[in-house]
Amino acid sequence: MKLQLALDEMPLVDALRFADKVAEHVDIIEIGTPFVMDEGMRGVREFHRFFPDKEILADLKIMDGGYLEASYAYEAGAAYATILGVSDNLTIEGALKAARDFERKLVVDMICVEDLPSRIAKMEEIGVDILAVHTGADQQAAGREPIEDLKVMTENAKKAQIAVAGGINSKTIDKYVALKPEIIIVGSAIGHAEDPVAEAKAIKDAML
Ligand SMILES: O=C([C@H](O)CO)[C@H](O)[C@H](O)COP(=O)(O)O
Repeated sequence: MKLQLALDEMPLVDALRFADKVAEHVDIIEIGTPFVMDEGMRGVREFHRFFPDKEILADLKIMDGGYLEASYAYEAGAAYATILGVSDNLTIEGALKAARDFERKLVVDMICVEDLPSRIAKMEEIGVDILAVHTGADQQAAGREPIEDLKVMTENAKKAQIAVAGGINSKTIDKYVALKPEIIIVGSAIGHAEDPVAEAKAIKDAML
């Protein structure tokens, strides 16, 4: 089980310093969507350069132009790029072709997918690598969490690896670990913690 640290809100230099502090507890470093919007692929390139031993994920949340946009992430050194599960199947197939051409992985973010079981089946038919259950920041603010969607995902996914994100922290980690996803994604709980190293360690320890 891998811990993915989502870096969403910091400027590049602060993010590099922050990641350096918590890196020993983290397996995948995510260049989050707001970060990508702010810095573009420079964020991906710099993290790949400074953390050659970590896998980098570019959270592009692609919605169109699947091959071209996923290629940007892989060319910059990302091991993973994300695409939205609500995208057209042609867009997903294009991004997956880029993943195959670069020998990297594609993560489908299932945020706002209404019929999870049927979309999971379609994504697996297309052959995507990883399916991510995700309760977004705006949904979290309305009191939602991803645990029920994760149960649906674990009951329906047959081949794809499973990731989960959405406000997970050291107090809630155990119920997610119990469902055995391959990747647990944590952003604000570590990024906003008084002691980020202790929070990252507590979360990673719960996964061991
Ligand atoms: O993907 C994310 C969100 O949409 C902002 O871009 C976050 O990186 C992801 O949800 C993890 O962050 P937390 O929910 O704060 O743990």
